[in-house]
Amino acid sequence: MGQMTDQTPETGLRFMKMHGAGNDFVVIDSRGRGGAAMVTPALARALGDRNRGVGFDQLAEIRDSDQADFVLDFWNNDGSRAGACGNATRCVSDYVMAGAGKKAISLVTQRGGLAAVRLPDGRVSVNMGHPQTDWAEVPLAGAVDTLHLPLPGGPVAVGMGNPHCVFFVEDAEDVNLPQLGPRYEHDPLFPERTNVEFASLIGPDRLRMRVWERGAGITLACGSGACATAVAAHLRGLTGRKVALELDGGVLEVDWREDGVWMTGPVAHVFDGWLSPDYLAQNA
Ligand SMILES: N[C@H](CCC[C@H](N)C(=O)O)C(=O)O
Repeated sequence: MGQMTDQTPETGLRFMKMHGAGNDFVVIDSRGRGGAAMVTPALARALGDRNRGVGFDQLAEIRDSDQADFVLDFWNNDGSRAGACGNATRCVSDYVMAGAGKKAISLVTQRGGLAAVRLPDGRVSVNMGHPQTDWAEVPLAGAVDTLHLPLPGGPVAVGMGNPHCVFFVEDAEDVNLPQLGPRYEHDPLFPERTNVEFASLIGPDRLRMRVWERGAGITLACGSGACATAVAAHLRGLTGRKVALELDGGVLEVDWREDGVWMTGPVAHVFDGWLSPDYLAQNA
């Protein structure tokens, strides 16, 4: 399907529902408006409500770019902005590539320029850029060793354009995620809050990972979290640079190459819908 045209709050907005390994998104295509955005924090919060809105883990808005094929912005379902979202990047790249008849594409996020490619098997890979391992970049509240944070269990802090706190545990299935996730999301060590991952080694270069996302809670998969966990596992000497991660919603593959951290997985475009002018006016 091509680009969505005539998108205005006055005439109503078309949206797409997509998911990558069960990490689900509402996507609004705002191209053709000279780079102007239409999503507001109030609209993101309203749409993110699974009872009164559409429901999603993240909302992604596509905008025009003069440096790349498109700009992509991310919102969590609590209305906060996310600097990175690997799975939405893969899903949206697939849609833009299909519309443009391309197999490779460039985009700009808050993090900077990224690249994505479609593989012959239909999966999409994105280069999420270089990991951030300096405390100030993650960011953390002070100068601590990011490989062994001063928290119970000594987790690893890694930035992928958004903050991650990765715990290596004996068995990720045993972790009380609803309790520990919010506890570390709001730990004062992370001034911008953090995404929280629990991972265990289940085979050579194979990890089981469960995630609590900043601003979204438990999700079935988190692409940037898979990247951060693979980087942390390699830095801790647990794995090589190429790792498969089993998440609740499927398997993501991460390859930490010279040019950045590549993340590969499935994409799905489920349905399209339309937001009425009345709904948009009520939630502007
Ligand atoms: N699900 C996303 C990550 C969202 C991150 C967001 N929860 C935040 O950083 O606030 C992914 O595939 O990378």
